[in-house]
Amino acid sequence: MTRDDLFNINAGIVKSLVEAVADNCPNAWIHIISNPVNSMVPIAAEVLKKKGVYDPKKLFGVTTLDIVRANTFVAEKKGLRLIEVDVPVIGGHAGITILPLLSKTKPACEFTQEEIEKLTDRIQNGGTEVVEAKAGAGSATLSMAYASARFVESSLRALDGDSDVYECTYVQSELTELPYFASRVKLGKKGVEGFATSDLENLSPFEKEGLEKLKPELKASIDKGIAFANK
Ligand SMILES: NC(=O)C1=CN([C@@H]2O[C@H](COP(=O)(O)OP(=O)(O)OC[C@H]3O[C@@H](n4cnc5c(N)ncnc54)[C@H](O)[C@@H]3O)[C@@H](O)[C@H]2O)C=CC1
Ligand SMILES: O=C([O-])CC(=O)C(=O)O
Repeated sequence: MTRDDLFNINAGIVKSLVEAVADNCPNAWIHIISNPVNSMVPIAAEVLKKKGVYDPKKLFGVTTLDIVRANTFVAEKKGLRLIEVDVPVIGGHAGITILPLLSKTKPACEFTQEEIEKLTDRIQNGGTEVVEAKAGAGSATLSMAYASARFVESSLRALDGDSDVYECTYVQSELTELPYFASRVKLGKKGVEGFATSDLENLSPFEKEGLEKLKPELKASIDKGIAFANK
């Protein structure tokens, strides 16, 4: 089962849960982790718009697991301490829409083209690898729990006034022509306070190509979500 196969099951669940949030706690920060995240966030946004309570700064698709995977695989490959590694991952949360920016890895690392291609593929397909290995018994349960705990903790730190909270997340965005896009954002008391726009500058040719390739797929997932919410 792919993330898209889950659309029909999860779209209705997300819609009704977000309706309940809109009615009962309209100022809540909403973290959507259910797949396909690329479509579920647009569905949630449409529901919130209809209810007149949409605040794009407070609606997040949780893509943290892609960052966790990217950091882990790069640390393993380069013999680095995991805690020191930071790889931004942009786009969305499915297959080629997951675009790790290995050229922006901190600490700065040199990768061969073969390493870049293999690491990118592993990061893009890590979720599918686990889903297939579990053969119908669910997804990457523990790593998803870890990733969501990290994103929730970052959100709580931001709400608490910490001024140095940055996470990659799938949100309403003007960084590209797509209305929703995952990138590194600054979180503050009111939600998204800014975008790390420099992450999209000076991309490698491989990353630029990956960005152009992901756009039609991500756009189709966004349009599917919007159409579902408005039917
Ligand atoms: N964004 C991410 O990084 C990741 C997202 N996921 C997604 O997270 C979701 C959950 O994955 P798993 O825990 O592996 O699935 P699972 O099938 O093990 O658990 C789903 C749970 O949802 C409950 N549920 C079903 N209908 C419900 C409803 N109407 N209201 C409330 N709860 C309901 C079920 O009882 C079950 O406990 C899936 O959509 C999966 O694709 C999974 C891994 C990573
Ligand atoms: O691939 C899946 O369906 C589960 C998922 O989102 C992940 O592990 O990243």
